[in-house]
Amino acid sequence: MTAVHLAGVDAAPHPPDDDLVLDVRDLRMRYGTVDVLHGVSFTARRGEVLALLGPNGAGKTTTIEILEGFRMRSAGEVRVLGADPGRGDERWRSRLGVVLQSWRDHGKWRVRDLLSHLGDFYAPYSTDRVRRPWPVDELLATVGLAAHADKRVHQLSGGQRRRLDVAVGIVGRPELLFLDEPTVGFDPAARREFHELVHRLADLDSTTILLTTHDLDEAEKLADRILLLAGGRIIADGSPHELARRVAGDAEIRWSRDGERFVHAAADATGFLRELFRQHGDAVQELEVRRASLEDAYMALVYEQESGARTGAAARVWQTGDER
Ligand SMILES: Nc1ncnc2c1ncn2[C@@H]1O[C@H](COP(=O)(O)OP(=O)(O)OP(=O)(O)O)[C@@H](O)[C@H]1O
Repeated sequence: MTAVHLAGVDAAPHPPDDDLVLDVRDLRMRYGTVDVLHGVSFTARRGEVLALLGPNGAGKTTTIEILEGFRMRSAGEVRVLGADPGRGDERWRSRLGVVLQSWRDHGKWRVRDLLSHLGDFYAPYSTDRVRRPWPVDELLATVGLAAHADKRVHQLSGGQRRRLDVAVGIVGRPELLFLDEPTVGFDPAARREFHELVHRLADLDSTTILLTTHDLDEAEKLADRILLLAGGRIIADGSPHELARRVAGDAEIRWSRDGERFVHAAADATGFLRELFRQHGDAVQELEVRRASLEDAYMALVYEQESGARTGAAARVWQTGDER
């Protein structure tokens, strides 16, 4: 494979070690005789939000389960909060939060009691810097479940259930949070509140978050960095904006003039518009400028990887420098 490194990547300073929350190098996974991960490498720093994207069966859940310490890898170097997840102890585990795709136990528990009970496990791991667990009433309010605190878990709606999943994942105030398709079943208001919660955890508590989603709009809103997994490798690593810009550079410009509609693709949209207004001024109406979206980038990169896999051509790897 040919890796295309963008200018400045190699010159970027290496972050100090205690900022390096995830360090994954050449991770490989084989189920029986089938290789699923062929050498996955990436890092994440304190407070970063990463979205792991990729087609069904790409290996996202496998990767996350290895990082969580739930699945043993076949090969590769993996450090999670400084430890090998295959050998993580209880103290290490107390620093992680996990929200799985579905969680169907504890139906008879009342919401408040369950969170209080689970929170107790984290109390011995409280430190001066990170007070554990999260006080239950504060946590209930944070995830929008205060009005349902005394309900039994099986009485909750699907979306309320998912909020409880999130509360269970963060009750120990994790330094690293794994979210597997976190907003499936959320209504638009709950989704927006959840996005605010993710930003709050990352910005105020410096929580590092690795999430999987098939919702590209959500990935674009939440993630500092997108990791695109396809064909068992990370084929793109960069900010949503950077990936979209690199993959499909031209903007699409639409307008109407004297009742006629026009469409034009331009690499330099600003220059094109300046010229358009200079020539036609007030006659330009219904103007729209559409930039390539993350979805365009996703489709182009996955298509390129899949057609490369069919023809045996080398795939490109897009990797951008830290833009924050
Ligand atoms: N326990 C297992 N034994 C054998 N093969 C497995 C096992 N778990 C997953 N696989 C296979 O590994 C590949 C990656 O699966 P994984 O669940 O990690 O993908 P994913 O990217 O999370 O997919 P999705 O988007 O559909 O959730 C798939 O081909 C799957 O069939």
